[in-house]
Amino acid sequence: MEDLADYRREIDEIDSQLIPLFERRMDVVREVARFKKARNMQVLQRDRERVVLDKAVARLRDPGYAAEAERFMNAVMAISRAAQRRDIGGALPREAAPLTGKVGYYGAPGSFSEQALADYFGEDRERTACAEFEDVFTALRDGEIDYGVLPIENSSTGAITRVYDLLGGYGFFIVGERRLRIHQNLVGVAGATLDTVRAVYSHEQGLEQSSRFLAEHPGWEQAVFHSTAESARLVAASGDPAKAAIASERAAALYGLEIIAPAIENSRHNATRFIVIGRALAPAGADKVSLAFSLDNESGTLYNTLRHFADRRINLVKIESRPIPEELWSYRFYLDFEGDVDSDDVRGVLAEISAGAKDFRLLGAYRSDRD
Ligand SMILES: O=C(O)C(=O)C[C@]1(C(=O)O)C=C[C@@H](O)C=C1
Repeated sequence: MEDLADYRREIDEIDSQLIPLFERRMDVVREVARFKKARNMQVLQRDRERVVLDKAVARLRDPGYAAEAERFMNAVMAISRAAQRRDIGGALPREAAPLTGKVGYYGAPGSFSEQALADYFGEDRERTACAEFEDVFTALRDGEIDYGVLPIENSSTGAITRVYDLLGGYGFFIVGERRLRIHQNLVGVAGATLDTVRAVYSHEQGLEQSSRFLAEHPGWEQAVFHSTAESARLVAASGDPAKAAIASERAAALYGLEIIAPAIENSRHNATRFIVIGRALAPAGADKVSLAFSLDNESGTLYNTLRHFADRRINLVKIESRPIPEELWSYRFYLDFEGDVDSDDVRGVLAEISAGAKDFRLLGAYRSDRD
């Protein structure tokens, strides 16, 4: 067996080739930053990164190193992106102010998302309903809408995890948020009462947020439907006093339904936070930043990421973790924190996190909606 010193000499020799190559690569990466800055392009180029990873794996002599080669190139590209962000500085692609154009929202006319849209953009804004969460994302991708409005978290039931997963998957930005007090109501056709109702339709959020009221009526069938507004529409179309929906007052009025029981939500403080998504970052003036990343499943990686916020006295307001289905027991973290994306501290923290994490993405910078 060779001596440890011999192995280390060999590693030194390899590194003596690796580091000059790394330096050459970084020089080119910084040229690319100039190119991107001139064309207002995003730093992260997900498709290109996939190509780089595939090529790295294809070049291996021993395919047993595929996962390690991917991690190695992921780390290299994270370092490239951090350097490019430093170089590009404030030149992130931004929306023009004010936010004009057509807006898509989750649900149907009368949904809480439509209410949030009307609050944010005004009642007169041209809008289109999207039946499923993902429909908002695909409409934005296909240029059918300029912005989308969806719920992201409820004060009683927590994160709307599907929306987090879609945000992670599509490359869009959060450009704004709206918080709404949510009153759920049991609504039905004229003549429907607590005694005639046999089945209650709503989005699972509507049912969940009203679970205590529903528990008082154990004989009722609970049917999960697309959205609270779609449920109201269904009940109105049925004309059946045995069917009721859990929906907003706005939806009841729109579909000509009566309120059988008002404000049936479990918590007096029931509120939902909605996000406005767009294809580029919001105009300047944001005071809240959202980002996403994943980490190696090793001791201290989360601590080493979060400590940058404490070191810079930045207030972290929310953290959510979601499983990455392709990687067993791996998680993507979603963070919201207070700060101006153009400030030195926020730029610094973004550079520190993107250098240490995998799949780093700036999800948005926007004006927070405070109570
Ligand atoms: O190809 C680019 O756009 C680059 O900036 C280079 C590079 C890389 O390091 O290979 C860096 C960041 C991008 O997300 C993709 C690839």
